[in-house]
Amino acid sequence: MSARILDGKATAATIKAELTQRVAKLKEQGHTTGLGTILVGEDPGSKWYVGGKHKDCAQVGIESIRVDLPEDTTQDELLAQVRQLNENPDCTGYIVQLPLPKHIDQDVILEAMDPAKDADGLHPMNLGRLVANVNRPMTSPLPCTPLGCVELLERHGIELAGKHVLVVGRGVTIGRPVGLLLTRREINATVTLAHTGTTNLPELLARADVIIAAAGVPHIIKPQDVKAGAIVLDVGVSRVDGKVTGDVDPAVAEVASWISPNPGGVGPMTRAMLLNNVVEAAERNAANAVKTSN
Ligand SMILES: Nc1nc(=O)c2c([nH]1)NC[C@@H]1CN(c3ccc(C(=O)N[C@@H](CCC(=O)O)C(=O)O)cc3)C=[N+]21
Repeated sequence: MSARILDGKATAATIKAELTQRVAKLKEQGHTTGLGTILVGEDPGSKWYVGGKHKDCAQVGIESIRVDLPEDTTQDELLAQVRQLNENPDCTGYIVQLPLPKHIDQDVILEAMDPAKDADGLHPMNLGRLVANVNRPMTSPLPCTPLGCVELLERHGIELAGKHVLVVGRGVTIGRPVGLLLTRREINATVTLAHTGTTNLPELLARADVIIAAAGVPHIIKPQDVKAGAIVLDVGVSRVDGKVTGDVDPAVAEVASWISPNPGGVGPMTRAMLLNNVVEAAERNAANAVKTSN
C-alpha cells in the first residue's frame, strides 16, 4: 500500500486563487490589503522565507512592506519599527520573522504588536483568545501552521471528529496551539501532546489515527512506529546537507493512508494561511468602517 499525498503546494495555489478574488473585491471597495515583514539579521533561511512571503503577496495582489534590519539592531530600535507598522494604515497585518537574535526578547516584541495586525497569530492576546474560545466562531488571527494543517486535511476531505491526534513537539508556533484548534467544538478531535519529556512515545505513535510531527528532528518518525492507515503530517523543518528534511522518514508512505510531503506539504500551506490572515484582517477593517460610518 502507498499513502495518498496531501498536496500542500496544489492546495496552497487554490487558496491563493481564492484570496486573489477577495483582495480584488476589497480593492473595488477602496480598501488596500498590505502585509509587512520585519527581518532582523542575515540568516539565509530567514531571508529566503521572507522573500517568499513578498512573492506570494505580489501573486495575490497584496501590497507588501519590507523592513530589513541589521543583526545588531537593539530591542528599542526594533520596538520603534513595530510601533511604526502598528500606526501605518497601509499595513493590514505584519510578522516579525522568528527566531530573533539572542539579545532581543521575543515576548516583548510580540506583545508590542497590535493584536489586530498580528498576521502570525502569535500575540499572547490572540493565543489567549484561542484558549478561551471553544464554541464561537474565531474572529481573531490564528497561528498559520496549525491553520495550514487543518485546511490541508479539510480540503482533502479528511474528517477529524472523533480521531485521536498525536502531536509530537511543543513549540509555540505549532505544537502547543494546534491542539487548541483541533479540540474546538467544530473539529472535535482528541489530542495528545508529546515532547522530549514523553516516556512512552512508541506506544502513543502506535495508537494514533493522525500524527502531526513537529519536533524538528530529521526522520524521527519511522514506518515501524506508525499504525497501518494512519494520517501523517510532516511539519518539522531541518536542513541535512543543505536539503530540507522533515521529521518523517519517507518510507512511512508505505504504511500511512495519507501523508504530507516535506517540502511541498505544510510549508506552502503555512504561507497561504499567512496571506489568509492578512485578507481576513482587511475584511474585518472594511466591515468595521461600514459600522462606524452608519
Ligand atoms: N514570524 C514567523 N512566522 C513564520 O511563519 C515563520 C517564522 N517566523 N520563522 C520560520 C518559520 C518557518 N516557516 C516556513 C514557511 C514556509 C515554508 C515553505 O514554504 N517551505 C517549502 C519549501 C522549502 C524549501 O525548499 O526550503 C515547502 O515546504 O515546500 C517552510 C517554513 C515559517 N516560519
